[in-house]
Amino acid sequence: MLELRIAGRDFGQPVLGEIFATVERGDRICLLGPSGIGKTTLLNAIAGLDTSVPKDAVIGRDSLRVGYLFQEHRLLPWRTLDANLRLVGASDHEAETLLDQVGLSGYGHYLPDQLSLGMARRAALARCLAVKPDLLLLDEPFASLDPVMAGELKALVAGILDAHPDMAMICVTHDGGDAETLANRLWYLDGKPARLQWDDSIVGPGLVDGLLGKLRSLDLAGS
Ligand SMILES: Nc1ncnc2c1ncn2[C@@H]1O[C@H](COP(=O)(O)OP(=O)(O)OP(=O)(O)O)[C@@H](O)[C@H]1O
Repeated sequence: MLELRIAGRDFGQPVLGEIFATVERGDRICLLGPSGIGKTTLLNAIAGLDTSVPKDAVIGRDSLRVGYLFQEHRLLPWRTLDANLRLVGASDHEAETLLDQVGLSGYGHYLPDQLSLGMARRAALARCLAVKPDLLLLDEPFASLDPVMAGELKALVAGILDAHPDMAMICVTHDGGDAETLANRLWYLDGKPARLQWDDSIVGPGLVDGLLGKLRSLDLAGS
């Protein structure tokens, strides 16, 4: 579905080294790595937002619909949630259904700044879903939320993935627990410049043990 042949990316100094990987339909990848190593840079390159990365470095993206949940909601603050969703092609009915799906039924007439952080992130997730994505990119979707809200959002994302088995996901996280809940594949980015140190598909009964064992060895397993 997607093939990465990224030669590198630097911002005055090298950040990403060569990144070679493929992403298949149904892949649920958690992308882990130390703070500041280049995870968001990699996600931006995959999404095609980084114009310094040549288009042919990400083969297949042009034929995919990509939903990107940024760290900030990036909804248009002067438009209601309904209008934000309509802007990316949702009909009135679809906007209502999407808001319902993310637990924001009845909030369509709200402006983004009238929402809590967790609600705004749900609204941004609804916007991602409005494009009917083949590939969902999530950049630390549960960061800065209280544990209850983070848990609810994680369950919501897990439910969305269950309902769309062909959708692929790449989720940046610092928490091995997210990988345990959401991932069937793990990318670990590290080094200077950063490369994928692991690209492991862990399926079947070994999933949790294999994944968490590796994460524990890096002290990333979360609580
Ligand atoms: N637009 C930019 N201009 C200059 N430097 C940048 C830019 N974007 C990212 N960087 C640098 O690239 C490096 C990687 O940043 P990036 O945000 O990708 O890391 P990250 O792994 O996502 O970090 P975190 O886990 O803290 O969110 C950092 O040193 C950052 O300062």
